Amino acid sequence: MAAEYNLQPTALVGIIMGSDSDLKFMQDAAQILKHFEVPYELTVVSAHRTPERMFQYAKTAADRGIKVIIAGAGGAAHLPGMIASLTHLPVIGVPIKSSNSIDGWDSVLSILQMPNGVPVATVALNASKNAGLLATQILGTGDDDFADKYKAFKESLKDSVQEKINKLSFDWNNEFDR
Ligand SMILES: Nc1c(C(=O)O)ncn1[C@@H]1O[C@H](COP(=O)(O)O)[C@@H](O)[C@H]1O
Repeated sequence: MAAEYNLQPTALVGIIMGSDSDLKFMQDAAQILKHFEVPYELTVVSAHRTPERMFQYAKTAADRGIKVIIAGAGGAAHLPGMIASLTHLPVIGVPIKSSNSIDGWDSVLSILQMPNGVPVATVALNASKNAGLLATQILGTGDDDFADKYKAFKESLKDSVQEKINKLSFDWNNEFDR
């Protein structure tokens, strides 16, 4: 299957999406995983258009070494939930605001409102970077190297806010009448 579907034998995270048109939103997940040196694979799988491929992907992912699946889809976004129904691996869903969407609410609700027993960890609309971060955090529970890299990232967030505060061009405390 790996060669047929252009999958990566060493991948720990599988990033899948319903269409190649989702890539512009999903590439942030790949970029953040690359930043943390988390091996990943990236491919198109659609519950609607390629149901057999979806079934095979979900059923073989764990045996191939995948630990977390990030699934992005727009519109009637059934992909993340269907993948979650077929595997015991944690699935992170990324709702995509596709071109003919109802402001993105269609995909948000399709991914968020899963029935009891089949959770999908849903991030914000188009927020695939957060999906990559969450996948790294999950991997970090069993791997100190990933945990340390994520901790360093969190520190850098704090530092960047502090830097902005230091650069404020006026004194907020004296700017407004209280
Ligand atoms: N939601 C799904 C699924 C699925 O859930 O199986 N397969 C494709 N799609 C979504 O259809 C939108 C439009 O796709 P096209 O741009 O290919 O027409 C994409 O956002 C895709 O994720």
